[in-house]
Amino acid sequence: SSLYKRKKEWQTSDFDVGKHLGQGKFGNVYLAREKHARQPVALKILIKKELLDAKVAKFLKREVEIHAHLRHPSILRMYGYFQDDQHVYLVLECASQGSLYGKLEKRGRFDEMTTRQCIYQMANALSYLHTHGIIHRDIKPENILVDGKGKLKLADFGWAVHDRRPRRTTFCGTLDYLPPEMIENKTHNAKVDVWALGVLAYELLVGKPPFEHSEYGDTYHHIVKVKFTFPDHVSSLARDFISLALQYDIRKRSHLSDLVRHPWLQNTFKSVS
Ligand SMILES: Cc1cc(Cn2cc(-c3c(Cl)cnc4nc(-c5cn(C)nc5C)[nH]c34)cn2)no1
Repeated sequence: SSLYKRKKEWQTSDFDVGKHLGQGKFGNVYLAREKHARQPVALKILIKKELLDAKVAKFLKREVEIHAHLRHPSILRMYGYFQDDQHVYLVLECASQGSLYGKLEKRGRFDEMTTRQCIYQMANALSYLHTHGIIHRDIKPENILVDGKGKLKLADFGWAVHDRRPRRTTFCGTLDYLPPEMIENKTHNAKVDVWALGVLAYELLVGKPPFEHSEYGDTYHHIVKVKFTFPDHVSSLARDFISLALQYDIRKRSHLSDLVRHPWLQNTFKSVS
């Protein structure tokens, strides 16, 4: 039977747990096999005590509720979740080729065709999220996984929120993907994901994000001034696409629906080799 048709609540004895896949803030991810469906999954095991001590249990609850209902070919599937007294277990789709971050690190940078395929898939995933009133807010190569067929899967909805009203939330972690309105702590909306898509396109093509500097203050300054340059090898269509996403003024920043129709993204063939 498949993972979809199960009736009862899962428990740890339903899984054979295998190799360690990754380490995160509040736990680990393991390759596992669900005994009845015999299908490989990624089992994210989070430590309740750490979640409670860090007061992030409500974030996790929101992440799970948002993620469990999403169905899109470019969004990592969450098949379900369960808990025991020490842990919360998220049963996730396993992306057998690991993260886009790992692939980018190995290759240095991607050619334009590969980058266009990646951005096309992520633009569609974001379009789906925005249509459902969700902003992801944490698009970056570390949160994008690659399945066995080279298709991208957007993962980690830890920072996703329902985009009901303009939001003010402080962020910790790298600035590289944050738009001016978030680092200037102004209200923000779904256009933060458009900005991040522009940063992602740049990083895949160039091998590093457009505003990266060793000093936090320098990165901050370059983001709010939208100061970046393109290496010669970047095509004019790619420059046009990225410049439409990296607009300071959110009224001038393209809508996702316009970016998915941009000439740079037309007739891509949807898988990363
Ligand atoms: C806690 C915690 C850790 C992480 C980061 N993370 C995600 C994964 C992961 C998931 Cl959720 C799904 N499929 C994966 N496939 C891999 C993988 C495959 N190879 C060959 N190498 C890796 C790595 N990782 C997957 C692991 N860690 N988020 O929260």
